Amino acid sequence: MGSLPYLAVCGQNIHNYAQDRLQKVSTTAGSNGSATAGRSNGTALNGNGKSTSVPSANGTDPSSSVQLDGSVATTARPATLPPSNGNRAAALPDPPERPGMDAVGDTGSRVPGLDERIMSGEFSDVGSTKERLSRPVRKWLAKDRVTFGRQLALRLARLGRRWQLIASKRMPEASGDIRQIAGQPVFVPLYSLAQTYGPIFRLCFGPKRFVVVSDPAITRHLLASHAANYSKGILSEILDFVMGKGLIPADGEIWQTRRRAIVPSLHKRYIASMIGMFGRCNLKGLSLLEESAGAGQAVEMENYFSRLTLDIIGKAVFNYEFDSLRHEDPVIQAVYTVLREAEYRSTAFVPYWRLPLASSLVPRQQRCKEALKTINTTLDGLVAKCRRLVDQEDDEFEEEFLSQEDPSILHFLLASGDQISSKQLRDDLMTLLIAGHETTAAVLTWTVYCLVLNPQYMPRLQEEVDRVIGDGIPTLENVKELAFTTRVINEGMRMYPQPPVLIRRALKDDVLGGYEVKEGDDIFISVWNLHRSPRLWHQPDVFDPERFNVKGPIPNETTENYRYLPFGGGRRKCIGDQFALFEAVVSLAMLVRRFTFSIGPEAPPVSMTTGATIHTKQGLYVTLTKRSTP
Ligand code: HEM
Repeated sequence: MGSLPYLAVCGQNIHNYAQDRLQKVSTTAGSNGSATAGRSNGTALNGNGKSTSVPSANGTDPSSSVQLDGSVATTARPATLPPSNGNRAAALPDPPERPGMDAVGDTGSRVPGLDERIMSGEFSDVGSTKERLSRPVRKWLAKDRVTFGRQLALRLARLGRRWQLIASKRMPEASGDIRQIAGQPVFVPLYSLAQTYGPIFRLCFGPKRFVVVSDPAITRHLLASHAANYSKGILSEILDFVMGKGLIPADGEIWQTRRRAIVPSLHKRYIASMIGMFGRCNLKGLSLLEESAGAGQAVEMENYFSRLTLDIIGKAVFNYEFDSLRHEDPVIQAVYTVLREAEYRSTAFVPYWRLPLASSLVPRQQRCKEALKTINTTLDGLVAKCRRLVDQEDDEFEEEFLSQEDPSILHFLLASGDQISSKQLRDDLMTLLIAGHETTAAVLTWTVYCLVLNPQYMPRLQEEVDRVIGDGIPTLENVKELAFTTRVINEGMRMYPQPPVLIRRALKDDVLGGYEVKEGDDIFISVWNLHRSPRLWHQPDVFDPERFNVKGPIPNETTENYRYLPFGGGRRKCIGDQFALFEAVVSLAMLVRRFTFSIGPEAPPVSMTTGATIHTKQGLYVTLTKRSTP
């Protein structure tokens, strides 16, 4: 769907294609006028109509003056709000720092500038260079009155056409100075570039070259039908220090063996028992939020969700009580140090940490080494404790094995007799911890942000939650009944996919969208572009949970033909998709049961910054108002 027009450009002159795309983009922009109008009259906060105001596909916040009713996105932090977290719920520990991460401005003055420059062709390398260079000579010869000169000009014109034809079969190429795209989340310029260069193009900045894919059919090829031809590439290199040969970075036989061992641990009984745990963790968090609401304090929701999901994943993976919602300790600090380092490495252009002695001489590398030591010691302790438990119990291991005392994934793996080294087990546990933590936190954060800006969906959401779960802790059956709540999360994941870009490397030569890729080529699949493509979605920048049929199946890459892939696709698809979706649905449901939310005029503007997932630049400060529920 939508891929055919994309693929049809393969043999077409890229200049024409770029022009064509530009026209289409501007037409689409025009047709979106009503949404823009809706935003500009400030209806989003009043709940009238389906207007929205989320950071747009080019990463700017087009409705910044409107999304927060003219005050938030454009207002600098007022003097009354301390520069740190003075307005945050007192009970919540400070959010972790994000050193060294790139940010995009909310008003985005830099970004439109970049858009214009991209469209002006500044970064372009299209058409034939030989043709371009020979053009003045040809023109000069054509003016010649002597037949010989004109014949030569004709020959050159014919040659020029051949050169152009050959050039048109080369993958479109965007090139330039790496500094042009530094300083903003990588998926932001990729969106603008895709508008110009199409669904597949090569991005060349300095020595770095990537193929950028924004097309459903090519994505299916990469993730599903030809997945064996592609590895995780740079991702394995970046994540090696923390995940080693864990499931996310691993490839080949190790990946296959570990996936086979771990997937069965997330069975139906396990998921059902986790839902109860999600509810209990949420109750703890909600009591803190009630304190803040009572005191009239705004709550930084990204920090809140990050801690909530850390508590949940700690229990789920190795039965560890982080209790990060209530307190700070060295293990929690260590987890965040390592997470931030992984994000920092994924966005840094120079891998200086590979230099000899970097881990001893560079302070942040020293901190990271220390943090890893703390985490490894904790994990070793948890593994030893769990082993003792397994040795003592005489439960028969069966397909849906679940210990009542410790229903964690670690327990399942040890009880299954899985013979692995302690290093591999640590890699697996760290991978699950990281994979399952900030992804879910980011989904919840951005979904709440979308709801704040689109309160017209709150009555339907709250009616469903009131009817299905009331004040209780949801069960698996309840969660399945929360169809609209699920669509709200589905739409939140469309607008803010986590991660926004998937990374692959070609293990052998292949043909993608009609163009050759060579062994070793690095590939970025821009999920952000797919989810926000005006070719694939009606009003892609509008938050509209009703775009997915509430009575239909839960949307995923298969039902949506690879234009929507919140959990990836093919053999490397997320193994925690069900876990995560239920966790997000339970958390959102329990939150909206108790509160309505808004963003006060004194809150800092909401804008994006990225590492592995999309973060807010200055937090998401939300004022919670307690509901008087039936
Ligand atoms: C809303 C939350 C989550 C989102 C949006 C998400 C998203 C994703 C995506 C897009 C991938 C595919 C990456 C790729 O193809 O390169 C992935 C892989 C993975 N996810 Fe998740 N995930 C979430 C939660 C979880 C949870 C809770 C767990 C564990 C309990 C988990 C474990 C994994 C693992 C182990 C992989 C690697 C699978 C493989 O390569 O075989 N994820 N996730």
